[in-house]
Amino acid sequence: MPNEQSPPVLQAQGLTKRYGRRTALRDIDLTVPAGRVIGLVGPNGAGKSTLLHLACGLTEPTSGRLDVLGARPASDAAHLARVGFVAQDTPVYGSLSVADHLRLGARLNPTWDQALAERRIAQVGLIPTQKAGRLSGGQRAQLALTIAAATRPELLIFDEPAAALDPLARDRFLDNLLEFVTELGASAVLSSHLLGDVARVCDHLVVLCDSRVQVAGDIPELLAGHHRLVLTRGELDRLPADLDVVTTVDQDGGRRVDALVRGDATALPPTAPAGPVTLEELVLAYMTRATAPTGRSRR
Ligand SMILES: Nc1ncnc2c1ncn2[C@@H]1O[C@H](COP(=O)(O)OP(=O)(O)OP(=O)(O)O)[C@@H](O)[C@H]1O
Repeated sequence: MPNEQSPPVLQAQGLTKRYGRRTALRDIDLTVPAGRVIGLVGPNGAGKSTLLHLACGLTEPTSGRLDVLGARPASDAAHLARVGFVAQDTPVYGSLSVADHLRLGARLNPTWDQALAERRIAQVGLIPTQKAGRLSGGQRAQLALTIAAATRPELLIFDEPAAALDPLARDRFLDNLLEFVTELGASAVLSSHLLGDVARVCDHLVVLCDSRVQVAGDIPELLAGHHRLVLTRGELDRLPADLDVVTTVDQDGGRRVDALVRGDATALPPTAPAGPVTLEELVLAYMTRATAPTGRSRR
């Protein structure tokens, strides 16, 4: 179980990854404490898979560093065993049966928990003799999740695990994911475009956009620290400097603006009606700001 002294699950300093001339991650500083279910969100090509692949040791930084659970990713066999990874397309061996996958897992992983694997396979209704190549997308995802969890990792990493699943299968998958995280006392990172899923299972958010982290933190604190205001242009211009205006949308033909701002609620102008911010509004605001350079302006 992680505690206050546990090292961060992810700690990046100046982390940069380039593929040839393309920069996937640019000078990222990030600290994610242990014991969280982290939602990694951002548009296509933002660098999410790249960050997850770096965290698993599947690729190396171009510069800067990334520590996972306090050490370099996949630095040795012991560290490898502390991290479980479920890739985007939940790959399985098509010609092997479900039971073969568990046998293989047992042979390859010193920390393998066969009882956990068999129990979960039964719970999700997978038939041990069935060939993995004949499983539906949802069943394949459940098998991949079971294998990752049965290694009893401290960190489970999922790259868009539920994207191809129907709403019911996705719901079940996310329930199982949370059960595993609780049972193992693990942390989890989950990249997803489905903000409803993130709101449902995650308690920490990282928004990646334009190869950079735009905002990161525990979701309750992030939501409490952002506000929607309806202001006149003059009021917008007079907002205290310590309020960060993330985005503005014109209302009433430009006479008023709907602004999403970050800062202490005590700094908000008393005249401006303020409202709470949803996770979706927060994510979209940071994505909008990152992709529209004028979004940073108060004008
Ligand atoms: N192996 C590679 N070779 C060259 N470029 C790559 C490679 N992998 C990723 N990229 C590029 O790096 C950038 C980030 O890609 P990445 O797959 O990390 O984004 P993503 O946020 O996971 O996207 P998506 O949501 O579409 O899965 C993109 O511009 C992509 O084209």
